[in-house]
Amino acid sequence: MNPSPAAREVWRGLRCTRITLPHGDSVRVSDFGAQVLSWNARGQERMFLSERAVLDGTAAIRGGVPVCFPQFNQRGPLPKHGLARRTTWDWLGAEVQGHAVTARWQWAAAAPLHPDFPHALQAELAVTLSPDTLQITLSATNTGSTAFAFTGALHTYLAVQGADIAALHGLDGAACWDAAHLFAPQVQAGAVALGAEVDRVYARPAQPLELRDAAGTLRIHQDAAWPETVVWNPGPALCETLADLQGADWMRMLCVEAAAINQPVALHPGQRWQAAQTLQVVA
Ligand SMILES: O=P(O)(O)OC[C@H]1O[C@@H](O)[C@H](O)[C@@H](O)[C@@H]1O
Repeated sequence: MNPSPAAREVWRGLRCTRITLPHGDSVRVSDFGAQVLSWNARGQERMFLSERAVLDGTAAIRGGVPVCFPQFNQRGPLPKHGLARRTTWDWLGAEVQGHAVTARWQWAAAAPLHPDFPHALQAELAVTLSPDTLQITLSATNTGSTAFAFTGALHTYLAVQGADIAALHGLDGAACWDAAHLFAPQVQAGAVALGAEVDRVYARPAQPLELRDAAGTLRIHQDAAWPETVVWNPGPALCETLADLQGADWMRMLCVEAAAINQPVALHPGQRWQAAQTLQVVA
């Protein structure tokens, strides 16, 4: 019998699952937030996780892939970025399919989930690791008796090496809203580089994006059911003010988020929604 590809572990006080593939790629996911904390591919860490991240369950974890759900940012009455990233999810187990291993988490919330969100839902996060590739799939089912709408995002903190040469390619000419500039409508000119604060919401691009930096090239794809892409980097000034980041961390990260924001996703009782973000090391 093969040993299980997914090991349960306690990492820095957090209950986690670690998947390691035979050739060495690995991923670590915390039950708290169902949050990917580490993805190692081709011998390199691909996720940024702040050394100052709060890991005791009293705050969202700064780094990896926070699940923002059922509200994106402050666009609604719930706490910023919703409740999922501060909830401990149930680990359901892991399965092997060919070269891929998938681990799953579930969050079953009875009504009322929150005074401002008096509904019941069941969310599932599936994390699939295969050579060079990490796929993260969020699904949500309305398990209550009233319809609701949600927004959300997979708030992926990609590790950046070589901030001076790093850039996100594939958005040139795309319209966006820039939250760092009073939500002014803008058109992206060229690649997104690191420097000043960036907090932009774009329509999902038809082609995958590419983060090119000193580590190589990472391809970023999102399903159409995530209709927007958010690109966030705090830049040096905002970074200085965030207690769970070090001053130079803005040079070590770029958030490329698969999101549903502008048109909240409506779910009638019994309805289910699902969407993935896929990251692939290509060079
Ligand atoms: O500090 P938080 O709550 O994790 O949010 C980080 C950032 O998340 C991004 O998704 C938002 O677009 C930014 O506006 C926000 O600042």
